[in-house]
Amino acid sequence: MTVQLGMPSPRGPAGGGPRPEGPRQSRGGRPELEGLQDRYGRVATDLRLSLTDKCNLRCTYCMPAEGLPWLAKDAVLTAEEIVRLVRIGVRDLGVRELRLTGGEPLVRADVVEIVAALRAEHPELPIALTTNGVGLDRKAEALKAAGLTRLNVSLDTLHPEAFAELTRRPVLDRVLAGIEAADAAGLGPIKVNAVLMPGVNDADAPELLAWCLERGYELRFIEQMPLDADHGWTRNGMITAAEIRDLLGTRFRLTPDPRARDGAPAERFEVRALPAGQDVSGDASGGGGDDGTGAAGAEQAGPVLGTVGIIASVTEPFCADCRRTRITAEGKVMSCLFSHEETDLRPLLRSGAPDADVAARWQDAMWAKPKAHGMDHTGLGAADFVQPDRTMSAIGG
Ligand SMILES: Nc1nc2c(ncn2[C@@H]2O[C@H](COP(=O)(O)OP(=O)(O)OP(=O)(O)O)[C@@H](O)[C@H]2O)c(=O)[nH]1
Ligand SMILES: C[S@@+](CC[C@H](N)C(=O)[O-])C[C@H]1O[C@@H](n2cnc3c(N)ncnc32)[C@H](O)[C@@H]1O
Ligand code: SF4
Ligand code: SF4
Repeated sequence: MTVQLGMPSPRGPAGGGPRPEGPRQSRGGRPELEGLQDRYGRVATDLRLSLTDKCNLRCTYCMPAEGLPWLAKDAVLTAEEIVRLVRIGVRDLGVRELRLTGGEPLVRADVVEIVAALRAEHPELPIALTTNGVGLDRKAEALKAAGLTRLNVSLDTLHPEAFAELTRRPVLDRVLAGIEAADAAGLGPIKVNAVLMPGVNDADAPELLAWCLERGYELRFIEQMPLDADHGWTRNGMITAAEIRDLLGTRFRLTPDPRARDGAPAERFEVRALPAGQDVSGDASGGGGDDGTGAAGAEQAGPVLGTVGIIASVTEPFCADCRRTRITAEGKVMSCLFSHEETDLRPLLRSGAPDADVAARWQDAMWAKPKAHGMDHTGLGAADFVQPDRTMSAIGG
């Protein structure tokens, strides 16, 4: 059951703009805030905005085979509404980074126009897009010309049968063509996202890493989270970060990346080849002799080939440093991926309310952000964890 948060706020200054200086007043039980603060001292500066709930793939960990009932066309935010929300976020609320996601953002016909309009207003804003890569070969150059900064593409395996099993669509070639086109268009550094599913593509992990390293792409493995439509996720049935490090350790030596993590979901590792004779890829016994991340032996393992990231939302959560605020395709703020509360900004956007009211309601939503995993503690799969009604595709991953 989803709770709708947020009552219309008292009218702010007409036309929006920075909130006037003045005595700090309590508003609806929360203090007057600067930006998108929450009760736990975190400040959201990273906006993840969903362009659509629709998708042309049906990844088993995200969508059901039959798809979902899509939002009606007039329920989805228009390009103008999106541009206005980003304006409010950047100008008034401290947003410093934008990611366009979905659903599949490339299925939105005006995606290039949206990027161009955002870029025209925000010359310096990093604007990234996360895509499944289908159709990217035809859009990459236009996205670059419109001002997109960079791209993350999801690719779980290089094997056509496993790809078709995971995504329920036989379109691996199209995704590979999309990644190549994006790289050629200058949308790098390309990051590749992979979810490992036991018995389907987990054994492909070292091969996928080798493929990415050869091309200069940064691969990140994402622990599967309970955000699938089929509610098929189980804590014991998912591949953990530790298992991913072991899998990669059959072929590579991983050592912690010395660069600061800086609130990013991905923990990064530098990757080196194992010394000759230690490569046991395909052998589950593990080649590193440890958890695959030991610094010992790194110096004998040759030069750094690149980096790999592991996004361990389940077993090594990073909620304490969370800087993300999300807006769904129909204009609801979700303060956390696992929120049960949603704050609808669309009625304000469509009723002529000033920017300051929209900003205030967005702040209300973020003030109520749960501590972690939609609760007051971490624990995906814990007894008191309740999977949100929305799938990853409907939230905006
Ligand atoms: N639990 C959790 N997972 C997240 C969050 N943000 C991103 N992720 C996971 O990380 C995956 C990859 O996210 P991307 O869209 O590629 O972006 P990113 O890793 O945040 O961005 P960059 O590294 O800056 O490119 C998402 O699909 C989620 O599975 C978050 O706030 N909470
Ligand atoms: C929801 S998709 C949206 C963008 C685009 N359709 C794509 O697949 O890249 C964003 C990311 O969420 C990831 N994702 C989807 N469902 C997930 C789940 N249950 N657990 C972890 N990651 C998931 C996907 O692998 C993808 O990298
Ligand atoms: S992960 Fe992305 S590509 Fe796969 S079904 Fe979900 S939204 Fe679509
Ligand atoms: S689960 Fe929620 S609080 Fe934790 S990192 Fe993700 S969005 Fe942030």
